[in-house]
Amino acid sequence: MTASSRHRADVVIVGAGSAGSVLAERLSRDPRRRVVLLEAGPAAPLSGPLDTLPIGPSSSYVRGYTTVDRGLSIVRGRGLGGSSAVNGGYFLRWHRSDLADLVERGPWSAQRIEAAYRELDDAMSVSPWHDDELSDASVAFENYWSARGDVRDPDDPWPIVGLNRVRSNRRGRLRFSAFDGYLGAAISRPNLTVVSGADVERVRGGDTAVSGVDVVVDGGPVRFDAGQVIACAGTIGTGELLLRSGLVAGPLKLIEHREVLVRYRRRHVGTLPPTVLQSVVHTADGCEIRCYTDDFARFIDGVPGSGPAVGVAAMSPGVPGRLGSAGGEVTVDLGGPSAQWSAGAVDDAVGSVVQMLTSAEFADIVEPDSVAVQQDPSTSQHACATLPLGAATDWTGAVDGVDGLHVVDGSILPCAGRSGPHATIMLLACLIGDDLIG
Ligand SMILES: Cc1cc2nc3c(=O)[nH]c(=O)nc-3n(C[C@H](O)[C@H](O)[C@H](O)COP(=O)(O)OP(=O)(O)OC[C@H]3O[C@@H](n4cnc5c(N)ncnc54)[C@H](O)[C@@H]3O)c2cc1C
Repeated sequence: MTASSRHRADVVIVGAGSAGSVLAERLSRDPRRRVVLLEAGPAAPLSGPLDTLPIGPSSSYVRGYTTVDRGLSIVRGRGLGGSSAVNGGYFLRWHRSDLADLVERGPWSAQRIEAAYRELDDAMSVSPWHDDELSDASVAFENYWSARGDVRDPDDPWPIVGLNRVRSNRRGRLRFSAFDGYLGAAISRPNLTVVSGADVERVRGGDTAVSGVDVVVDGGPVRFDAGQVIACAGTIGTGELLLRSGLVAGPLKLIEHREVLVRYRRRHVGTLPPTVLQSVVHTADGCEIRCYTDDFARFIDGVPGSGPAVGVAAMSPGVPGRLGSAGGEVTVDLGGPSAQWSAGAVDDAVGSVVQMLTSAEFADIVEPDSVAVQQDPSTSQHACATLPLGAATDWTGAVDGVDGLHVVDGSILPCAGRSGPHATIMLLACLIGDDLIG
C-alpha cells in the first residue's frame, strides 16, 4: 500500500476488535463482497497466558486515554482482537432481565439470542473456571457467599443474583481472543483485506451518506472508497472518529461500571493465580462484587503494587458519563457517584465486603486490621452505550440520517447490563452480522 494511494471496497470495517473480528468473518463469507478491515494496532496477533494482562505502560497493544477525573486513566486494546486480546477473560452473559427490553423492542427473539450466545461459547472456547483452578481468595469468597445466598451451577451459562463462578474465553490457561475465535479463520480469504497499522482519520461523505474513509498507513495518507462503513473502533474509538468526522454531535452520553475497591494486605504471598477474576456476586440492586485473585501488580508489568482487592462495581443502571471532544482531542468523563450510591446499593455492598474480609473464611488470607476502602471510585474499563441500539441507531447499528454508516461495538449496547460487556458486544456483532448478510 503506497502513500496517497486509493482503493475500493464494498464494505470498510474500522477496528479489528471484539465486534470487528466477528463482522469481518461474517461479511467476507460471500466471496463476491470485497471487505477491507482497517486496524490501528500491530499486525502480529497477541497470545499468551491469562495471568498476564498486557496493558502496562510499555505495551504496544493498548492505547491510553486520560479522563477528566484527576489521576484516572483508561486503556483500550489495540491490534487484532482489540480489547478481547488484553482483557481479563471474563465472559459472562448478561442476565435475562437485562435483555428483556431488547427482546421486546428489537428484531431478535429470546431463542435467537440464546443460539448466538451458544455459538459464542463454542467459537470463543468458553468454560467456567474449575474447582481445582481456583485461587485461595476465590475459594474463601465462594465458601463465604455460598453459605449466605443463591449459587449458580458453574455449568449454567445464565448468571443469577447470587454467587456466579466466572466463565472465561480461554484455551486452558491461555487467552482466546476474538481474533482466535473469528478473524483468524477468515484472514486468508481473497476477498478480505486486513490492513494493520492503519489509523482511520475520518469517515468521508456528506451529511446524508458515507463514501469511504481517509486513513494513515505507515505515515502516509490512503483513501478507501466504499458505500458502506462499519465503525467497530470501540466505544471511545468510534465516538472519537464520528465526532471528528462531524457525523454525530457531541457530547455523547456514556455508561461506565465505576468500581469501589476494598483493599487488604495478605498474610502470605502465594503462587500466581491463573487469572485475575474467577468468582463474583451479583446483588439484587445491580452491583457486582468481584473477588480479584491478587494484587493487579502481579498481573500487569510496570504497575506499582497496591495490594489485593475486592471490587464493588455499579453495574446496572451503571454510572452516566460523557464522551466529547475539545481542541481535536477526545474527552472522556466516566461520571461520578450516581443513583446506585444515593440508593445505598454501593455502600451496602462495600459494607458486606468489609464484613467478609474480616470473617473466618478469610482469616488465613487477610492480615488483621489491613482492610481499607479506597475513597475514589475506579473504573472497570467498560464505557459503553454512547449510540444505543434502537435509539441512536436502528437494529442493524445504522446511524440515523447517514446512509451507509453502521456502528457495531460497545457504543450500541442499549444499557449497561448486570454483567461485564464483552460477551454481549460479541452477541450483538453475531446477530447484526447475520442480519446484514441475510
Ligand atoms: C483492560 C481491559 C479489561 C477488560 N476486561 C473485561 C472482562 O474481563 N470481561 C468483560 O466482559 N469485559 C472486559 N473489558 C471490556 C471488553 O473487553 C470490551 O468492552 C470489548 O472488548 C470492546 O469491544 P469493541 O468491539 O467495542 O472494541 P475493541 O475490542 O476495543 O476494538 C476496537 C478496535 O478498534 C481499533 N481502532 C480504534 N480506533 C481506530 C481507528 N481510528 N482506526 C483504526 N482502528 C481503530 C482499536 O485499535 C481496537 O483494536 C475489558 C476491557 C479492558 C480494556
